[in-house]
Amino acid sequence: MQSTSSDSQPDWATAALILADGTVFYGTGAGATGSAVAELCFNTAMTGHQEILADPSYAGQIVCFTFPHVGNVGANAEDEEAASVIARKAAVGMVSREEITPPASWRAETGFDEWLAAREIIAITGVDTRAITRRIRETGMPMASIAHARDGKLDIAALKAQASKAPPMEGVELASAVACDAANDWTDGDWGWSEGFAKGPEDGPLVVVLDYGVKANILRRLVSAGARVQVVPGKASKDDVLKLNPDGVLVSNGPGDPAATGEYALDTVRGVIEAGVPVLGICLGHQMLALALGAKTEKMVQGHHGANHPVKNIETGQVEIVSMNHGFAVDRDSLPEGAVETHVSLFDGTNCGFKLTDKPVWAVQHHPEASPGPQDSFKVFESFVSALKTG
Ligand SMILES: NC(=O)CC[C@H](N)C(=O)O
Repeated sequence: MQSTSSDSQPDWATAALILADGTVFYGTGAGATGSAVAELCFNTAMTGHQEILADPSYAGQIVCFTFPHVGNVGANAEDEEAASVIARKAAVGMVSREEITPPASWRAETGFDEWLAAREIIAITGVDTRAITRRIRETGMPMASIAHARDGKLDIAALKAQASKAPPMEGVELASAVACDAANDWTDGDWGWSEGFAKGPEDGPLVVVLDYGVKANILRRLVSAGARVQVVPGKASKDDVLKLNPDGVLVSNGPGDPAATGEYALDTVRGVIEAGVPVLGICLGHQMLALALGAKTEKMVQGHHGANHPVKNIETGQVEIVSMNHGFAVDRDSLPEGAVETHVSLFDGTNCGFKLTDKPVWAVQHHPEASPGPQDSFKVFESFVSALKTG
């Protein structure tokens, strides 16, 4: 049951999603109660919904899932994606077509509804997610308010006012709220069915990770590729990073506008590149490397959020099916001389990767660590770590 564009609240409704243009979707609440204002995007993944909502790159966003059944495998501690304990803030809201059912999976430790509540994610279910998705495809990702009240007392007028006044994502810095606040070592490797997480190597190249809200599976993949991993806050200075004597630096994913994050991060990123340390950037990290080299980023209309996006690897000619989560893109025409495009989205032709010809710098816009998603690009980590070993 759902209704749109209406001020009259049906008596069954315990939640509402209100777009900046005043459109109201009523539904049944789940997860946390209360209200929040954030950017609304859609994600097309059919599985891995816990990992998506736990990805700190979704801070400041409400995720509308196009797949109707969300949460029927429950939630478990091993599928957390926020690497930092203080980064337990990721997506602020969730929208789904069907109501959440009790969990039906041997891996479930809690129901999805309970997990959403524990993570302070406000959810609305029973909504026409196809109508929302079509609207985002036509007019872009709107700011929206989402509210859930068990007694159904929703102040629609106030929620409308909040949505219409909310500043857009452009210019918003969110990474510092989800990054770690002190350096820490990471030792977990890949997860296996019966073994759980593998343990990292005692020796091997040291990769220092500049944390803007890093996903745990990026760290696990580095460890499994043979690296020792130390995570430092994204606000670390160039000297803080270089004094650790890294063999490589990874610039992480993260939420918000890369240009706004770059205001404090670019000196460090530039300093590391200039010092000749091999660098890999992922998603926000890819955007930040581009900005550090003098290129530009721009806001996309609908962004890329899913687990089955085709990306062409220009160097091999192969198509990789990848996980995606970004609302900003690097303007390829602004990339400087010496930067070569390595990957391109086959959905809309946007830049999905580049490398430098004169320095050991690589960057990908997609998420080679998956979680959730296919593993076609896992080799990005092996190539990076083996370049450190031989470099
Ligand atoms: N996953 C990410 O790192 C997202 C990067 C950036 N916040 C964007 O939306 O484009």
